[in-house]
Amino acid sequence: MEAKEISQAVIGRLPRYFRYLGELKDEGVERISSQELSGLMKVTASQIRQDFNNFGGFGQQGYGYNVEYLYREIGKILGLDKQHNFVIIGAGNLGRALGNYLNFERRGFIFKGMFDANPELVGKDVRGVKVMPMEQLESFIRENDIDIAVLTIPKTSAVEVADKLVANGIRAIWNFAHVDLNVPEGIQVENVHLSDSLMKLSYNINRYSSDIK
Ligand SMILES: NC(=O)c1ccc[n+]([C@@H]2O[C@H](COP(=O)([O-])OP(=O)(O)OC[C@H]3O[C@@H](n4cnc5c(N)ncnc54)[C@H](O)[C@@H]3O)[C@@H](O)[C@H]2O)c1
Repeated sequence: MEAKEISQAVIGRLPRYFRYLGELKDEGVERISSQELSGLMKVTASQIRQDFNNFGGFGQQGYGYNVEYLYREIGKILGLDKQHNFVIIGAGNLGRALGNYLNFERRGFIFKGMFDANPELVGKDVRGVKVMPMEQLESFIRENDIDIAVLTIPKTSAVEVADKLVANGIRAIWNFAHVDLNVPEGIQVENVHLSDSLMKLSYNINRYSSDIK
């Protein structure tokens, strides 16, 4: 259902609902009320109902939501019912760690290729995928139905590489390089800065210590 524009704040909360519902489904829970979900997730029941109402409410009737149905529908909204092929550019520490993370496949994200500018890394194996030289990037993307590129290279080359990716049909970039990418409309960029999360933690440590003084 895509009739109206859904706020990014709501979209940002969907993966967490999806995760909790997946766990409930695996535990064999068939139905759950918004109050119970609220207790589990520490989100108010009204927030949950408001979020779900953006998508027509997911047919809550009688006692709560059907867990399996809700899990499947939220998965569809997140596009997880489709396969997304991705490549990783930059076979350093971070790129290899992401390539080695098996769970992405469970969600339909398929690790297809890895590229690096350092000739010494070419041919190295990361979970069955061989590192390829950058010269092969463009043809590989075009020939292997790649829609997501993961950028784990230094910021100095990220902009140039992103331009090349876009020119060859990449639809989305998961950007770990510490630089803002300027991409045409219609290309999705998700910036990830692990240190932002750590700084939030640091803020909260400070706030908590000043509260108990
Ligand atoms: N956003 C985050 O949360 C986060 C966290 C850690 C690291 N980083 C950033 O991600 C990048 C990778 O980190 P790392 O620890 O894996 O570094 P790393 O040095 O281990 O790996 C970087 C790799 O990129 C390759 N590379 C450099 N320029 C390239 C180019 N133009 N094309 C293709 N490959 C190229 C290098 O050969 C190297 O193998 C760094 O720039 C770092 O600042 C971001």
